[in-house]
Amino acid sequence: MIAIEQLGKTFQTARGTEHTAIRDISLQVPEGQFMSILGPSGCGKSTLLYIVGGFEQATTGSVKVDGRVINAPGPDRGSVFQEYALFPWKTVLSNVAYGLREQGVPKAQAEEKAMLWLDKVKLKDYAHFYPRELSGGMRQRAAIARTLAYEPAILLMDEPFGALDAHTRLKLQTGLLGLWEQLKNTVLFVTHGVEEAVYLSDRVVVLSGTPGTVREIVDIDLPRPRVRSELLRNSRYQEYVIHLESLLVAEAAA
Ligand SMILES: Nc1ncnc2c1ncn2[C@@H]1O[C@H](COP(=O)(O)OP(=O)(O)OP(=O)(O)O)[C@@H](O)[C@H]1O
Repeated sequence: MIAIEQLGKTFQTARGTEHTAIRDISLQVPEGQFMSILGPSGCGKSTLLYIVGGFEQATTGSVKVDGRVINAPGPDRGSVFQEYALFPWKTVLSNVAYGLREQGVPKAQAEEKAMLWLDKVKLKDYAHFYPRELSGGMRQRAAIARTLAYEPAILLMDEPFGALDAHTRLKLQTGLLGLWEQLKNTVLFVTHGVEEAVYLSDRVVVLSGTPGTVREIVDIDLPRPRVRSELLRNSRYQEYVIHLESLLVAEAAA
């Protein structure tokens, strides 16, 4: 369980001024929950995620994972960001094995497990390719496989599909959901996509303003496993999408 308590972050800017990115954010994310974070550009979504990842330090408040205060990255938290973050000089297989190797898994075993994950993200035939030889969607699948391969209890995703075309994005959303339904890790997923958030999540948090604060938390009470073609005909799904869109429109007008 992730407990975010009265979290605030004020940056010292390069101009010598202070900039408060988020203020007084409190959230509880139960184990195994898929939570998305929506909000206007600049409201602090990435900042929040980076603090949970241990890449940034909070100015006020705290983040606890199972009661332990987080202030550094750890193997319990895996991240996938928009930039695919693959090592260009390593093959896809070595990239995916990398996270495991970092945890002391011997090379042969790490590569065996990496192959299993490449199979799960349908990249087995590309194991010996370099990242530059893959499409954007394939690189992002490789990045997801690299993170999931060491089975982090918590998965932090910052607009992981933001740079992809609509068709690839839909395919990767479905793929991610399939993997998550097997792993059931706790996910914090930052997105600008309302439909993406509703399709994937158990709960959606809408942040508002600058500094970012919690505007509303919406529980997504839709059955799983989720089948997109069925959801599109589900009136509750439509209502969630309209409600969240209208919150974002109100934010944009504020
Ligand atoms: N290192 C930094 N130094 C100073 N200000 C920063 C720093 N990182 C982020 N900020 C500021 O904090 C605010 C929140 O940024 P953040 O990237 O968290 O927003 P976001 O909601 O993820 O935005 P977007 O949706 O556009 O990606 C912004 O005003 C940004 O300028």
